[in-house]
Amino acid sequence: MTAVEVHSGYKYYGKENDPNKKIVLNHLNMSVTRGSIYGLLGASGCGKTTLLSCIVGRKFLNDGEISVLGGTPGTPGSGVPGPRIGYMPQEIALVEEFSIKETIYYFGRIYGMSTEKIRERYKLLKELLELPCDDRHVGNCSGGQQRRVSFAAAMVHEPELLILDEPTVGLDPLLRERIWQYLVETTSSSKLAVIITTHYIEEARQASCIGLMRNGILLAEDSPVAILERFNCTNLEDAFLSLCQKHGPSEEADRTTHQSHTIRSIKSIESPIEDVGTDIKKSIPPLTSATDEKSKSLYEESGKPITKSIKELKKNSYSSDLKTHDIILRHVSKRKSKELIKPLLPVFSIQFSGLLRASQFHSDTVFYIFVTFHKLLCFAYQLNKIDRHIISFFANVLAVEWYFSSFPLPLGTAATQNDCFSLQEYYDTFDDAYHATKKGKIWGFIYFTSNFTESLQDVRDNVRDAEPGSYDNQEIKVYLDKSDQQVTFFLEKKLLEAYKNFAEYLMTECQLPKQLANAPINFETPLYGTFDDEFTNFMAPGVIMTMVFFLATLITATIFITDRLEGVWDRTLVAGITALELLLAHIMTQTSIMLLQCIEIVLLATFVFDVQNQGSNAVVIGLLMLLGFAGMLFGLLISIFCDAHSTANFMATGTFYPMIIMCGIMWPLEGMPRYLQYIAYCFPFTVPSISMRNVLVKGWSITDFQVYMGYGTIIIWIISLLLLCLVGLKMKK
Ligand SMILES: Nc1ncnc2c1ncn2[C@@H]1O[C@H](COP(=O)(O)OP(=O)(O)OP(=O)(O)O)[C@@H](O)[C@H]1O
Repeated sequence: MTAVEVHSGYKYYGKENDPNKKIVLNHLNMSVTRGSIYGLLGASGCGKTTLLSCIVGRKFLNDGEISVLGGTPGTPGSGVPGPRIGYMPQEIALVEEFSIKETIYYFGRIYGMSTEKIRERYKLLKELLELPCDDRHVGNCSGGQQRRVSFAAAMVHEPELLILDEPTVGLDPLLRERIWQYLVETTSSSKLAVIITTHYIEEARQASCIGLMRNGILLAEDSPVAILERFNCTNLEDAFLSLCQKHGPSEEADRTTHQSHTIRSIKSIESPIEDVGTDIKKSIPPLTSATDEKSKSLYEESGKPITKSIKELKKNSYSSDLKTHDIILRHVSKRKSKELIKPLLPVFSIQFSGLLRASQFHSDTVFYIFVTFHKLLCFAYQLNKIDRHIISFFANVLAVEWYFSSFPLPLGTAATQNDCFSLQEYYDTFDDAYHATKKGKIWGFIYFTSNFTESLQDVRDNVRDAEPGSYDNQEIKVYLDKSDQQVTFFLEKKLLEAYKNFAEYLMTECQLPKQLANAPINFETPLYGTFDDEFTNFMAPGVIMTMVFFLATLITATIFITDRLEGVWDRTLVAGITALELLLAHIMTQTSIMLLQCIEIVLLATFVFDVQNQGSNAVVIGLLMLLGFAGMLFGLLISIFCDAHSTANFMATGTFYPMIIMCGIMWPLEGMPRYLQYIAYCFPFTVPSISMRNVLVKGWSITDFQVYMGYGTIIIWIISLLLLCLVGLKMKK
């Protein structure tokens, strides 16, 4: 009974009409019977993995037919992909963050096994494959150990067809032998069919049938004994070598001749020697692409095939393959942990800033928003460099705050500890203070001339008859480093307020109307907001929305790209989970995380950053959740079009900056040229930020136009992103 039957399988990569398209399966025929092991041998790049992908239903033939366990893979009711097959791909394709036990249980559950059955199988496989301890994370296992876990995951459910793509790479010979022994015993006592590819040609001697593959065709398909007899060889490597020599030297030969004499099993090649010309007989067979050039030059030197040397070259090539493989594994796992940490940085930073505020500092909240924002920028790149700036920024700001806290005006009763907004530092001379500002140690200084008080008194008492120079000397001179607009704006405001308090106090003491001290402009009670409104309240909606959107984007893009690159996505699909189920699982997990994040952000903003919400928390959380969902879809879109993390990062960062700069929190929309305003309004969090500000500051409800417009904008974005994802998925299919 046949388990797998391939009839005239034809598959290429590239466009149909492209003359340079890569033909990988070239009208290949193959037959695997139940209760047997089929060893698929061939040089690197000959099409083995592609053939296996077609068998498990992850890729489709362009022409020809495949039947697996009585059905066509990928068709409804065939059970393939699904639990009827066990698939161990060439790459490890396991979630590195899972422990070994979790990995086996994960696959067991996907295959619908009971916990008891999984436990039983896990025990058996653990002994057979000498797996490390249960709770060791896959990412912390060596390359060989990871392969064994991968092998166990493919066999846990006792499938009808087991497909193993190079399962024995990196394993010690004793363990390899045990695995083969297990496969031989299991296949002889059950209907299990095994297709196994290997670079160790000799180990395939234990297979029931061997298929020798080259350039997309099967040169031979028979039992190992029959192959050895036919070629009069003592080992399979020599048999393969002879067969390749007979078949031809290059891919081109295969391409041009396949219609006439390929796709036949060795049984149908009556006289293989006669089939090929003399010049082809002389030529050197490409065993692996890595050894090809070396083999050829060896041949050219001596004028005859040098089997022994080729074997040595092959050996070297395998060991270098292994090293490269291990390096790639290490690199991937190292990179992954970094990638996963990155999206969490803004959350850490916001919490860290909050903790600082709660524990040590009493500075104005605006500084913490700056710090968080700076850290958000760090997240994009160059963490260390910007961090240094933040530290110096902090030191300087606090220095100024201290200074102003003891600002030597008779603030009297108006001065309380809460009015402190600077660090105090005295300088003996004007030059010292000037240089400290020049060097960036302080944000500015206040200079009082030596006869300040006398001059002030002189001006007030004598008015027109005051001494020359008194008017100049009675001024409080402020020298500021205005390179940071926000800091100096804040300092100027506080300084003027301090003077106003002083002047009003003076007028009151002199029993004069307070108004005399003020400029004849009076700002009445604001309709919304307060006089003391901090920059935080303005920035908060935009900053929070940016974070929610891009956290969701980065997490989604990272997870999907990592899963795809590491083969976890493909492997899970082969196990019978559909792409839609995988997407839904991600959406459900991510939505729960987002809900927690949104609640955390609202709590932090309220209790740590003192952001007052005059409206409904539910409306705010609703807006944030929808925005997070849009971010998630944007991440999905990025992962569809980007094959690597680096390109995904470029794409995310490239979109992040225009959006954040133009959403109105840094550059007021009213200050933009008209055409830029229109563009800015189209961005996903410009209108929603305005909506959220209206809820927070004005207490407007969802029925207000300027609130539900925020919802409307996000919903339009969600629909558009969803459509783009569907189009992208269709294009990539
Ligand atoms: N998605 C793809 N697009 C274009 N070419 C591809 C793609 N996948 C594989 N190929 C090419 O098809 C050929 C066969 O690849 P395949 O992975 O099937 O070989 P293989 O025999 O499994 O090699 P190895 O033993 O090294 O894994 C190779 O030349 C490869 O470069």
